[in-house]
Amino acid sequence: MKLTDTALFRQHAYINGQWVDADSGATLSVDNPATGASLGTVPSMGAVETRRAIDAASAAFPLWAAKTAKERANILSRWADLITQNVEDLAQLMTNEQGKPLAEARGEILSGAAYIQWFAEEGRRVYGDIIPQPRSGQRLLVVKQPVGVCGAITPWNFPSSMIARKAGAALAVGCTLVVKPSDLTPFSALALAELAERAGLPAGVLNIVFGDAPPIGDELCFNPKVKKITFTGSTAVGKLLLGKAAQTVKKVSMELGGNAPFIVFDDADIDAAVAGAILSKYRNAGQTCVCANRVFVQDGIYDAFAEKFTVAVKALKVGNGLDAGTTTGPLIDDRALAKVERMVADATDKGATVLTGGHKHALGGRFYEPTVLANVTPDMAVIRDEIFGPVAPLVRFKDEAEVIQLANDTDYGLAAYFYARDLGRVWRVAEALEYGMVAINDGAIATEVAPFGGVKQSGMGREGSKYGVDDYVQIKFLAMGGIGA
Ligand SMILES: NC(=O)C1=CN([C@@H]2O[C@H](COP(=O)(O)OP(=O)(O)OC[C@H]3O[C@@H](n4cnc5c(N)ncnc54)[C@H](O)[C@@H]3O)[C@@H](O)[C@H]2O)C=CC1
Ligand SMILES: O=C(O)[C@H](O)CS(=O)(=O)O
Repeated sequence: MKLTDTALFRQHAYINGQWVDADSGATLSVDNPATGASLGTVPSMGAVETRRAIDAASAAFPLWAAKTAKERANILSRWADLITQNVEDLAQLMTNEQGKPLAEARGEILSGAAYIQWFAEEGRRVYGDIIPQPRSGQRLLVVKQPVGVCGAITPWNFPSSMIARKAGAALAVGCTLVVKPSDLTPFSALALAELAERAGLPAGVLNIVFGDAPPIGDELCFNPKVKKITFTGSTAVGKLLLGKAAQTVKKVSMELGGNAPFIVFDDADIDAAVAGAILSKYRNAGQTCVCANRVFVQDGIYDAFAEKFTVAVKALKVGNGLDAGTTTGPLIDDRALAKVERMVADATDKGATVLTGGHKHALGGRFYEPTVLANVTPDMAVIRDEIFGPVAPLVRFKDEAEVIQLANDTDYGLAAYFYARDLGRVWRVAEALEYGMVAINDGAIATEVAPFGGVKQSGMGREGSKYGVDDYVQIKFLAMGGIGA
């Protein structure tokens, strides 16, 4: 890896301000999904080391919570600045371990820094309330306090910004944190910790462990010192964690899977819709929770859209994310590639036609061809399940009522997209879609200033925006009597 600052490449866990190995000395090997080459190792830890990290976070909590919001904001702002200043090295690390094109990696790093900066500022505005008293002689107040030690479990598809989003909100309001990043992409997380330390974050406030996910997850969920679990990942694992966190009635935030509809109505600007669909579907090789999963196109423009969209998909350039011009990197691992192959085979076996792609890419390894499927029907896995790969199923629809029914016919409810110009339709459809986020005439949805999160089995809680701090504070009611007047 070509890093200007080689100290950003850390291969230890981070507990109580120390860079440490697993007690057993065991390690996990991390590879580059584009080449299969080994990049390095991280410690393979378990419950004991996780408990140690929780103890450190618990010991650090009173001092961190007692700092003024401005003192915490100053440290977080320095952290965001350092992340921004080191964007090139951090992007190199990310592309090497995750595979996404460098331009996307840079975008993710800057997005993470923006979330941290946002929460640094927002942490200073965690206001309480004074409630008019129903009886004389009383004063009724509401204050907001940090929940305490938080456990964060994060995925490989956004190895930096998913941590930044959680850490920004948690640390800004005075919580401390134990993070278990994905073992597939640990180095981005460790570089963040290195920069947090340089920014002046006290020991124990942020801790990072790696290893066997179930025992680490169990320790985070069952340990009574942990007051909150925040998770981004699959709905299946989210449900497991919800069940476990319930044993000690912890606060939870869950950012789970999606099955985003991308709807193009007859009155849409077709070129804009094609550009939006490319962005929404193929970013990160289709491995985002807000990726368009089902593309619904109205009868009148279906053929024109399908033709233009297919031309645009054929223009995507598959390759190593480090190479200039690459738009589509590899899938994260062999399991992910096998899942995409299985889903495309299921669709074609049931009658879908391939407009482009449909196979492993000639580059071999974990590369898959950007794919467009037509004649797709609701019984196919590509319609029911999260694809998490560069495959766009096209579905023809007749009218608004039909497409709203189709779009909502899923257990998921994270992001939805639609293109239309009729103002009445825009309002009707926006209100009818059962999703936490709806993008209208736009293929991108995430920003630190707006609430990110889902409904139904896509989760609960919001990240970013003024609402994002609510997930990391408790509301306390102070009822004061005996005032006299
Ligand atoms: N919402 C999103 O952004 C994501 C959705 N997914 C979906 O999940 C599918 C499978 O991807 P995976 O990497 O297997 O996701 P996953 O949900 O298994 O992994 C996410 C995180 O959870 C951890 N984890 C896994 N099992 C755990 C357990 N029993 N206890 C505690 N932590 C645990 C993993 O180590 C990782 O840090 C993808 O194809 C995609 O459909 C995956 C990653 C992110
Ligand atoms: O997959 C996710 O968690 C999000 O899509 C990442 S982003 O869209 O907010 O960048």
